[in-house]
Amino acid sequence: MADRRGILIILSSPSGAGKSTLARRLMTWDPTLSFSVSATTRAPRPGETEGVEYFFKTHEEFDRMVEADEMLEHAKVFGNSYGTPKAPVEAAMSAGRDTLFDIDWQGGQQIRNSALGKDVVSIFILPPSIAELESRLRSRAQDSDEVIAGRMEKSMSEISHWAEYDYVLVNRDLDVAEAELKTILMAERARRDRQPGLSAFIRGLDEEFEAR
Ligand SMILES: Nc1ncnc2c1ncn2[C@@H]1O[C@H](COP(=O)(O)OP(=O)(O)OP(=O)(O)O)[C@@H](O)[C@H]1O
Ligand SMILES: Nc1nc2c(ncn2[C@@H]2O[C@H](COP(=O)(O)O)[C@@H](O)[C@H]2O)c(=O)[nH]1
Repeated sequence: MADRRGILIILSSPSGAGKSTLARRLMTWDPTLSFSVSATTRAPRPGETEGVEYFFKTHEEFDRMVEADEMLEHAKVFGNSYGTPKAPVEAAMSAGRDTLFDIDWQGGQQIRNSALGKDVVSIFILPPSIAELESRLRSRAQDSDEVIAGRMEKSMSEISHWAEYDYVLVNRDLDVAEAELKTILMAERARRDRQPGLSAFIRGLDEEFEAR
């Protein structure tokens, strides 16, 4: 058991705003971060690998995980089931590793309201415009027109949850958004480490003072 708990960093946004892209950049910047690989009943997209982007499950397998209480949270998103397997998150937490989640607002709410809620830092990512959101979904070239239309239709209702988050940032320029995310993470880590780190440091100052 580590002497500090990991932070749960939740990224949510309407589909296509850039969560996965930003999450990948953060993981490259800090490989000690643990990425929470979700389970889903969605079919794999070309290039997606089992256990990397997702654990791809049948509906029966997914329901079994839910019934066995193996999910930290789960929700129906755009007609498919998505959920966060609990065990890897608990393992990362007790090892003191910070975990990054790319999940929707329903999952964000469930984790915030769980026993782990006090360790959550949540960040909502907005697109610069609705037109740009659609253009990103189209240029990603991973989903059919029908799927894109369904996601666009839900975009404003997803965005309506922005105020539930600790931070909100606009992903206009990727480098700027990445820098903002890093700043948030560094500040939150400094806050988390303040207590144990500072007490020991101040004890040292006290000993030095007494020895004078
Ligand atoms: N700042 C940006 N400027 C231009 N394109 C971007 C920017 N951020 C992300 N993109 C592009 O937009 C597309 C959607 O990004 P991404 O897949 O990361 O979105 P997402 O929020 O994870 O979507 P989903 O919720 O569907 O998983 C990708 O093709 C990505 O390269
Ligand atoms: N509540 C959860 N939402 C999740 C999880 N994993 C992903 N997601 C969200 O689903 C949509 C669609 O993702 P896509 O990969 O099909 O484009 C997106 O908003 C994800 O953030 C999860 O475990 N729980």
